[in-house]
Amino acid sequence: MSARIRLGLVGARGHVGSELIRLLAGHPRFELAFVGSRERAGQRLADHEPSYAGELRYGNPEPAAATVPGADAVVLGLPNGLAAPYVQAFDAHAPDTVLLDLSADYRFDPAWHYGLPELTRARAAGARRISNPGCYATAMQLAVAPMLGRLAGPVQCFGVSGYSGAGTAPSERNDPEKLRDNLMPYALAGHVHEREVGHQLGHPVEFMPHVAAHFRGITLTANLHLAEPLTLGEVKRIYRDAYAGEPLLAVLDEAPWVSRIAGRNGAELGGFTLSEDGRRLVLVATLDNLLKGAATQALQNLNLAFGLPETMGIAT
Ligand SMILES: NC(=O)C1=CN([C@@H]2O[C@H](COP(=O)(O)OP(=O)(O)OC[C@H]3O[C@@H](n4cnc5c(N)ncnc54)[C@H](OP(=O)(O)O)[C@@H]3O)[C@@H](O)[C@H]2O)C=CC1
Ligand SMILES: CC(=O)N[C@@H](CCC(=O)OP(=O)(O)O)C(=O)O
Repeated sequence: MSARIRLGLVGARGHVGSELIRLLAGHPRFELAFVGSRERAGQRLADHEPSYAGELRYGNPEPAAATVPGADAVVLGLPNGLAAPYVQAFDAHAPDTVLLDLSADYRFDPAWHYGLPELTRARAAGARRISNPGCYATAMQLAVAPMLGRLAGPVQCFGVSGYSGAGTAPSERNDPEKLRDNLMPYALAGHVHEREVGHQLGHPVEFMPHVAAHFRGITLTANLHLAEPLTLGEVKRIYRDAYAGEPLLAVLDEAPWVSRIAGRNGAELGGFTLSEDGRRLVLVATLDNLLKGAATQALQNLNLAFGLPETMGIAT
């Protein structure tokens, strides 16, 4: 049997950390080396994560200490703005350890590999510092990328996220009471994902995020102005060709529903609609923010970093 690859997880109490632990439990090659949580330090991981069978306990690894347990890879699942001390510690004491950051902190750093495998896997080889794209940013890029070179002006994206997207720290955006019978707009211009997508695609997007009362899953409706008119048949062929053979991406005729993607590893694109003059295209993308928008994508990137098949341990 091949050697196990040891993985540490900082921020293991979070929604995404929890999903990653569940995915790793079914992975043939990775095993957990350590899990970090301040709130649960000392408690048994198995008491919180039913997918995990073992004796590991949560620790509270400070940045320098996180480099000591000899993990082959470490995932940072902390809120935005907290990764830098860990990155500095690994650069100084364990430069060859694979570091994967789930936050937005390194998504604009050219020294880091931006890991959206369906669009960037050609550049993944040898990456030791991997920035994992965010949930809306993944949906927007998958929706827009096949049309690059055919666009006239910025793309508008209307996004609706389940409230797990707002993490576990209590806020208006993850308060089920405030979200009941409600749709909550926020950051209507200048959201970090707007800049992230514009930066990665080299084409501007205008993003209007909302959060809704469901727990998980994103609906992203994109409005694209086209430089030359297209027919519906041409549009569908462009998307089907772009994503042919992608095990985690489905191109559908009908508009995808978020209720059908929740809990699944992939993304769906569909509902292609053209204006009468063929110059304005609207389409819908859905994905589970905690999976293809975070943990599943992280596992694709980790598989690639260790030369494993990209979807090893991921149900397609
Ligand atoms: N939720 C989502 O849909 C998505 C999230 N992401 C990104 O992934 C990362 C994790 O998200 P998510 O799991 O939702 O976040 P959570 O808020 O659910 O979890 C954050 C984790 O970080 C720890 N933590 C919180 N504050 C601090 C702090 N000040 N210092 C050290 N540790 C802290 C928490 O554990 P403890 O307090 O016990 O230490 C917890 O384990 C974030 O950067 C987020 O932006 C990306 C895509 C989608
Ligand atoms: C509903 C909600 O609040 N969603 C989060 C997105 C979560 C996410 O994708 O995290 P990153 O910031 O790491 O990309 C937000 O808009 O900031």
